Amino acid sequence: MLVVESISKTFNPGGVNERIALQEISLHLKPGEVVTIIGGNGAGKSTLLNAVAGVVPVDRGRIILDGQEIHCQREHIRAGCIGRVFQDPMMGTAASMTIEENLSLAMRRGKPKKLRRGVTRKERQHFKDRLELLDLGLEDRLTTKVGLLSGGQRQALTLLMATIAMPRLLLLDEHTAALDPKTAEKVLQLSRTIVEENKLTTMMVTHNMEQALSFGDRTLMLHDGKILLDLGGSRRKKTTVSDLLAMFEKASGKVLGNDRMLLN
Ligand SMILES: Nc1ncnc2c1ncn2[C@@H]1O[C@H](COP(=O)(O)OP(=O)(O)OP(=O)(O)O)[C@@H](O)[C@H]1O
Repeated sequence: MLVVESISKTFNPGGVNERIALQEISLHLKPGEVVTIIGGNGAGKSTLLNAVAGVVPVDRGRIILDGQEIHCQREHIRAGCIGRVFQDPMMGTAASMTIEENLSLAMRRGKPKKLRRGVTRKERQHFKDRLELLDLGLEDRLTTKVGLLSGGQRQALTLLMATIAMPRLLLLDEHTAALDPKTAEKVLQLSRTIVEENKLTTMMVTHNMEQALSFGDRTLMLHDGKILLDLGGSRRKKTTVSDLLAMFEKASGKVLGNDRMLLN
């Protein structure tokens, strides 16, 4: 499904601000597999997702999605088959457009452009059905401008937009981190439902170690641009947050100090 083969990325190579973000990362995701990614600050989590999405070009290595090499494709081409939700609820939706216009754009992502504009009656019904899932009353506000929605409502809508055209891969980059705890839980639960119902192959970055162990099938821990731990199956089921911390310390030789991972 997704094959990441020895990818490396260094920002500002040779300069005073040189940062090695990814070092020879290799990863294989099966169809429908859901992987959570944790790691300390600057471990390379976002760069990994950005490399897969095409936001950051890799220096070396290959990224293959459903047998097709995508590492040389531009970001907007990859966006046709990769859905993405960012940490910032203001990204991913167009504030000046209505809910139905945003959903309509998301439906057409990656498809050949047609001359026809506007939303059909059939599409409108489909959007209503999908919005009901959110349980936020947005199904009755199709013509409301997205800029008028709350952060949580916008993030839930972004999640719907990222998945409405059934992407081949879904990337969630700390997508609940900027929300209040109650809304974060709701958006996380919704993510779980959408991912499970549609068997979406997913990579989710989180700072919350409990979330990392309970969401999906497998957990990767990144450190210094490398995969330090790859936990799945029964071993993962038995792992607690304190086990995870101990594993991190053993594998990295470091103690997690002042880090957001510890605050969750
Ligand atoms: N655009 C950029 N230019 C220069 N350096 C960058 C850039 N993006 C990331 N880096 C550096 O690459 C390394 C990995 O960063 P990345 O954002 O992937 O880490 P992260 O694990 O997502 O961290 P955090 O949890 O703090 O967001 C860090 O040293 C970071 O400073």
